[in-house]
Amino acid sequence: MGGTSRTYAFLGPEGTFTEAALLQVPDAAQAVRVPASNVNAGLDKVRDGSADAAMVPIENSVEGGVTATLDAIATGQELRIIREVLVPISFVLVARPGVRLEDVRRVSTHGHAWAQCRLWMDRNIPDAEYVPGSSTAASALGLLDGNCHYDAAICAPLVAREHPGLSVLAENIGDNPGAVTRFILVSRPGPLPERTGADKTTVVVPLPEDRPGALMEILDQFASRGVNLSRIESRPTGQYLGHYFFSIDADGHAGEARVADALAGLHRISPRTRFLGSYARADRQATLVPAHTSDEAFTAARTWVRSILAAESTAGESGSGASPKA
Ligand SMILES: O=C(O)C(=O)C[C@]1(C(=O)O)C=C[C@@H](O)C=C1
Repeated sequence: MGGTSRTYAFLGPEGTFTEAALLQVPDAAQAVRVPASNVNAGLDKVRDGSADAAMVPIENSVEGGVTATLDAIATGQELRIIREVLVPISFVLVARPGVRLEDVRRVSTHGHAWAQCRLWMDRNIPDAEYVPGSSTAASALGLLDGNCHYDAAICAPLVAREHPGLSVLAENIGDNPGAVTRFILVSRPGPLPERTGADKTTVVVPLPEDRPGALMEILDQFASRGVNLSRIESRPTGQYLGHYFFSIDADGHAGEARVADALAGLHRISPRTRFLGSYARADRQATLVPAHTSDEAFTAARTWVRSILAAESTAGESGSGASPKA
């Protein structure tokens, strides 16, 4: 972490959608940017202090959660999400110059990219075999290396533009033209980003197994305090079959009384609940707060309870307010 400039790790190499997400962070263009070959490696650079923060994908509007990220932040040394970034996704199919679409037998890309181009592949090169890649850019750049074992790659249009050794066989091959991927910037625990009125809070809640209805109890911590959820996913803990945790995004910031109260409730139900951060929403959509769950309503309610207890203790001291006999 040399000098004053920050060091950011990202799922690399250069040209990934993750790098495009990182470049949306205000100081990232001037910062040291370190590509990592997978999500875990990027997060490990933050954990061991060789990077200040890492940008990783968490969710795609077509393919859903990025399980490598959901699992990696749920376990190990604690990390915090400090920002989210949305990137519109469009794909091109690239090959070495001279290769035609009808020559393509094997196609490499990231698993999430392949899933988003499935229909196009079925319609245009139905017999093409999928070769998994660590990222879209890694697959595309692999074509420039003579030893690669595939004929084409699916990547971002920018990679094709920046490498004359790649020619575009087809553009806009994503099955869903409005596809968006959500990325998170993750750092070591520190002061929470400030409240903006349009925030999200992410938690990981292991499902207690000692009683029925535990999921209902978890959801009720949010519902009864007027806290809306924008994502909930179950993931196996990997310990044994049927053992799950829930990865949850809720509207609001831990600095808001109703969110703090919901977190306290989660901790009572599932003491190993992990707080992953409160941060500004990328879409800046303000959180709707029902009046009875506003900070003012919580303060008024607490003041009321305190006044009851204070009156009880004063009465007890003066001996005039003894409790009724059992
Ligand atoms: O391979 C990349 O370029 C990435 O940044 C990863 C990733 C993902 O994990 O979803 C990001 C955006 C696209 O949805 C496809 C792949």
